[in-house]
Amino acid sequence: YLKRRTTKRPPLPPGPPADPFIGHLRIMPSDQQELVFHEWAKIYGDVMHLKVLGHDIIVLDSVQAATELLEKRSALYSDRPNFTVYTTMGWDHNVAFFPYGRRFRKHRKFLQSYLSQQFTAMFRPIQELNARYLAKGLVENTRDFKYYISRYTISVIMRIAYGHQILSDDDEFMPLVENVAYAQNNGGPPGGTVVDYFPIRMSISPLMITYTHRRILSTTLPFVVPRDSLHNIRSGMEAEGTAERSFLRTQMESVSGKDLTDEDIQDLKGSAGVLFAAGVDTTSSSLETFVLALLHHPDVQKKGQQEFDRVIGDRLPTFEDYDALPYVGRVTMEVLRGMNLDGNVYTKPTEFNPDRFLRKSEGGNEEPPPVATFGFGRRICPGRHLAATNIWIAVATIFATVNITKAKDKDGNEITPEIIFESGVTSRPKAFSCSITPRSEKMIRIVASECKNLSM
Ligand code: HEM
Repeated sequence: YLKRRTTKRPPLPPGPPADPFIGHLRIMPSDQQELVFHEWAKIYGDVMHLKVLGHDIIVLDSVQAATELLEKRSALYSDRPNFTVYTTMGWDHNVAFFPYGRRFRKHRKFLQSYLSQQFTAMFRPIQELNARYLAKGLVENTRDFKYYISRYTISVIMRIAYGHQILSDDDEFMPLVENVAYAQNNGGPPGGTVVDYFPIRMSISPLMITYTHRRILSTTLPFVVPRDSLHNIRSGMEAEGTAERSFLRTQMESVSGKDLTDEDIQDLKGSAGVLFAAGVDTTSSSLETFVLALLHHPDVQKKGQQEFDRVIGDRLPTFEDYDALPYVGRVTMEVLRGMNLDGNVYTKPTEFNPDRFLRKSEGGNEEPPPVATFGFGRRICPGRHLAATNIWIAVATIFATVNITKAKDKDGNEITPEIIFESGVTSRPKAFSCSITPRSEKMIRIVASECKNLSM
């Protein structure tokens, strides 16, 4: 007891000056949080301490610091804080928001086995099919490009998670994307919403959420297993093998014949729902970032197109072309840099330069592939293999099929979009416009012939 009394708590890391009692509440950024933290880190170091209403917050601003704590000491640092806004919306029965513990480990196990690198390779035909829908949509170009990107990412996830292929623009699940994306982009970054610092049961929290996030509360939640996929799966399970294998089907088979407890039902819904919530918006915002980067770096588009013309030319790309399209691989890596803006690791870190990863003998900087994009340690993104290949086939398809250029205003002047990102659990570029045209008559014919049996 005496020893404990006399042992001093080690000092907390430095941080900006705080107010009495409320700490850093007044200066806690709710917008562009990562940029503000990055500026503060230049003064206080890459491990910073903030305090808000009695809650200690440690901000890590370098891959090195994150690896030390979240990777090497992951047994200590794999918990989650309160996500009051998301809990109030009913999003809490899923692995992404579970505190570190029994249910977290249970859900991780389901997801890791289904989304392992080896298992993910089986989804390639689904990704290629939906990349063709993407090509067809972009070449026909009757809607905003963001619609086709969303349709692509939602279609891949709906099929892999629930065995449901989107075959029509009127598919009833399409509007879910907009709602989920709205909640994710506007629910505030973790710890950036004042209600995160109040206990969830305090009546003040829901009241404050209603005040600040009125529209979010009215969105439809994704944690409802799609009705027709449940029907398909059930009838498929009865008629042995007629329904396609999906994550949901695998989960349902694992509990078949058992009396389902409330926890079993929450597990089924939460683990299936998280694939949608974590897999759709992250991937489509990465692809929007890719389009934004092309508008600022037309040379990248030119190199990607030249590689396609040289290596393939007269058909659409597939995963068989993976090794033959190394530039597409480098562009995918560059799209996925994030915390990876560390100037000690990457030269000119805010520049979009896919050749930074090349060997010095090939004209590059030999910089390492991004490691922070998908998180660290026991919380590392279980969907990372699927995500990277989803982006790869979409990037290869876009290089092959269309030219992306700046949109023009009514006077014919080019509009250069600003590089600004929204703040939320996921972060997508602020809305921007661009012009998309087929690369050539020949490409229109290729897309028409390869996509002639597609329904949309
Ligand atoms: C470009 C696309 C993606 C990016 C950048 C991304 C990034 C991340 C990051 C940074 C985390 C948090 C890791 C941490 O807390 O340390 C995460 C968690 C997660 N991601 Fe992804 N992700 C992407 C796509 C996907 C896909 C396609 C899926 C599944 C279909 C997925 C499923 C999940 C899940 C379930 C979690 C929660 C893991 C946990 O808390 O233990 N993600 N992701």
